[in-house]
Amino acid sequence: MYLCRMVTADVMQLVEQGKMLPLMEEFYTIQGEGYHKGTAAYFIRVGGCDVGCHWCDVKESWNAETHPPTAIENIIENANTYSDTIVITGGEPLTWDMGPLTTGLKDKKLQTHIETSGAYTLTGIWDWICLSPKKNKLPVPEIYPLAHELKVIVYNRHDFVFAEEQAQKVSEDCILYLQPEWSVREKMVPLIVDYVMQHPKWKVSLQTHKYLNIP
Ligand SMILES: C[S@@+](CC[C@H](N)C(=O)[O-])C[C@H]1O[C@@H](n2cnc3c(N)ncnc32)[C@H](O)[C@@H]1O
Ligand SMILES: Nc1nc2[nH]cc(C(=O)O)c2c(=O)[nH]1
Ligand code: SF4
Ligand SMILES: [Mg+2]
Repeated sequence: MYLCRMVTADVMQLVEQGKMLPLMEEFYTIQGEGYHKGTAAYFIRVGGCDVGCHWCDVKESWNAETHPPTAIENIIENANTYSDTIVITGGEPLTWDMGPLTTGLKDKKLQTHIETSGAYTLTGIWDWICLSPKKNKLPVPEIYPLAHELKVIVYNRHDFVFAEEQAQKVSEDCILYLQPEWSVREKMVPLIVDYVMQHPKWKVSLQTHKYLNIP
């Protein structure tokens, strides 16, 4: 495992500037969720998140100190060899300054997509923003009008109320998704199906990569 005591002051400064990022994993796969589902994309999973969703499917990402600070030049170079579409996820990518990474990806003419809770200031240059708001740490107000898709995770019935509140805040063009929380999908999918038929401004999003058994 990576050891935090090996991080020098220089590295910490580069991380603060967004020139190095705690990289958990990077992988080429098919975007499983939301508007771009079915599209091949290179995923960059950045460590660090303190939003604390109890059902989070990637809790190993939370502690940034367990993920090695990695130079963004290396991340960009790798990404460029795999795909034109790059998805930055985490963890919560907006924990960090996404400016340098996304500028580098745009210099290579790559499409930059983000998966975010919106809990922190929006940084970076984005072709696609997937906003997945969380009750325990709401998005910053500035991000709502910029979101291309709103993806609300449905864990219980109250999440339909939360979803409608959040939909009030995004732009008219923003595409609205309800996605079942994975562990309760058998219970929630029928409720989501009924809800979408009664409120057709919403669409269903499934974590299709989990059905396909791919990363
Ligand atoms: C792991 S999060 C990382 C990005 C960012 N922190 C966020 O929450 O948007 C990626 C996506 O997975 C969703 N997600 C996480 N755990 C889930 C679960 N158990 N079931 C369904 N979706 C989940 C999140 O809501 C988010 O849309
Ligand atoms: N295939 C695939 N699609 C995804 N869409 C969003 C993901 C994420 O964890 O952010 C994800 C993921 O982990 N895998
Ligand atoms: S905000 Fe995203 S990464 Fe953080 S705990 Fe929630 S789902 Fe997991
Ligand atoms: Mg995932």
